[in-house]
Amino acid sequence: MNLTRPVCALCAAGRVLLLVLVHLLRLEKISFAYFTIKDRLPQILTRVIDTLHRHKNEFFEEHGEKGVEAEKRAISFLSKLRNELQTDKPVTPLEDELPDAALWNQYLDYQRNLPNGNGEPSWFQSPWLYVECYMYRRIHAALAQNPPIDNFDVFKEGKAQNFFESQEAVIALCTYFQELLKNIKDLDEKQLQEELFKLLQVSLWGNKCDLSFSAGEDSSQKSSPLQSLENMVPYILVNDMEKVWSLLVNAKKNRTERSNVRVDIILDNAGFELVSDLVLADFLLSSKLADEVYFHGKSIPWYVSDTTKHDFNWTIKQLGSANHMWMSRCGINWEGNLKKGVWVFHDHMFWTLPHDFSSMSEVASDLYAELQKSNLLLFKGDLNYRKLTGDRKWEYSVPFHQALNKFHPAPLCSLRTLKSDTQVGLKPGQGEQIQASESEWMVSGKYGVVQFDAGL
Ligand SMILES: O=P(O)(O)OC[C@@]1(O)O[C@H](CO)[C@@H](O)[C@@H]1O
Ligand SMILES: [Mn+2]
Repeated sequence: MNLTRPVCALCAAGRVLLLVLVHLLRLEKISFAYFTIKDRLPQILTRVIDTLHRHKNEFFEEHGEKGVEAEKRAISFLSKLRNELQTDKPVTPLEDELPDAALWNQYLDYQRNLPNGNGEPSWFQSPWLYVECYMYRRIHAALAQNPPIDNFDVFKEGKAQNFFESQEAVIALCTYFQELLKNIKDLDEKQLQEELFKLLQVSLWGNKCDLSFSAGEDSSQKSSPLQSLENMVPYILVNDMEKVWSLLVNAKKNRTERSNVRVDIILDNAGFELVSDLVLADFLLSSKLADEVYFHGKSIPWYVSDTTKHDFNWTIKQLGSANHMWMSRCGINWEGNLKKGVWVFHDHMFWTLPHDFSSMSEVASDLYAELQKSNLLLFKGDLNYRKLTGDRKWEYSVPFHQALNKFHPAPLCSLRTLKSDTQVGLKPGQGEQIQASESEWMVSGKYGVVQFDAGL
């Protein structure tokens, strides 16, 4: 099967019936998207409104009455949005003049004209991926249209809290890594491979810590992830780490003075996950498996915990000024990498559009061309996986390459914990077997994949 999924193609009364059916028939696949729209998204909107309320005094102190007026307008915009969502109103064109508005409105037209669509796009009738992205874009508009509070990131507090609550795990990881650096030059190939595999797994499991999945509730990494890696190996459903290793080793061997080995990390969540990605990136440089790492983040606040440029720089600063020797050593080195230009942060509006990646070459040819310069693209997280595979209800055994639908700027690997019901590239029967004993396996975050595609 190969169909995009409306959230739920039922009218209001039908939805009540569906609730009962979901319960009786355990239709998990319908329920996850449905409950996300019905429960999780309004919960996120309520938290956003509450955050603005709590910052009222701060807005007043910074901007006077103008700040308070802007806060009121943003809250009323967001309350209207929540009401539109909860009453399944049509998706409306964006009315702001931000640079991506025209692309969003074209995409709405495209949804309207889909031959097998459900008529006028609306919150419960349209594809889940689309309406969920649209909500975050409207949250952005609520602030961006209301100066002087237009630069306020409503998710910033939550991201910072997640970082601080993961402190113990961050210390454990930085300490482990700085110890490793002491003798990294003496490691043979086998040992280097082992260390790469460890840090890939830390980065993979770091993806459990996202805040949109938990609707903003605490989702930090409490203990050292390094301790439990071995026990978690059985939960990696597709494990292509060997392929990633071969690619990097070959690239290193074929490297010339003029051709640097470049790895790109398409980032996901700030907090512990971001630290795990930065450690992996440092390892790639320190082991000389790569010469440069490009990071791709979001240009607007997105899916609660996704990394913006501000989060990226803030995290590195926090580490650099930490009262812990190894943490601060990491932060200072990473700042140095950015200054030297061996680490580069990029953002692009395409990452916060509703389009899946197969349309990147058309919609954002500049970004596609940029990714083509890379030797390896590491895509972090669940949302990136949904966009890589077009968020379709594929058979589990459909090859990853096929699901990518001609998206092949460079060899790529997805590091993703399963938090939505799309999965490809499994062995025949593998998905069905887990499903039989664990109905929540695709949405619990307990399972993960390190899934590679070599390209053409
Ligand atoms: O991309 P991430 O951070 O791994 O996950 C994002 C996520 O929590 O948001 C959606 C749920 O609303 C799902 O796609 C996914 O589970
Ligand atoms: Mn995320």
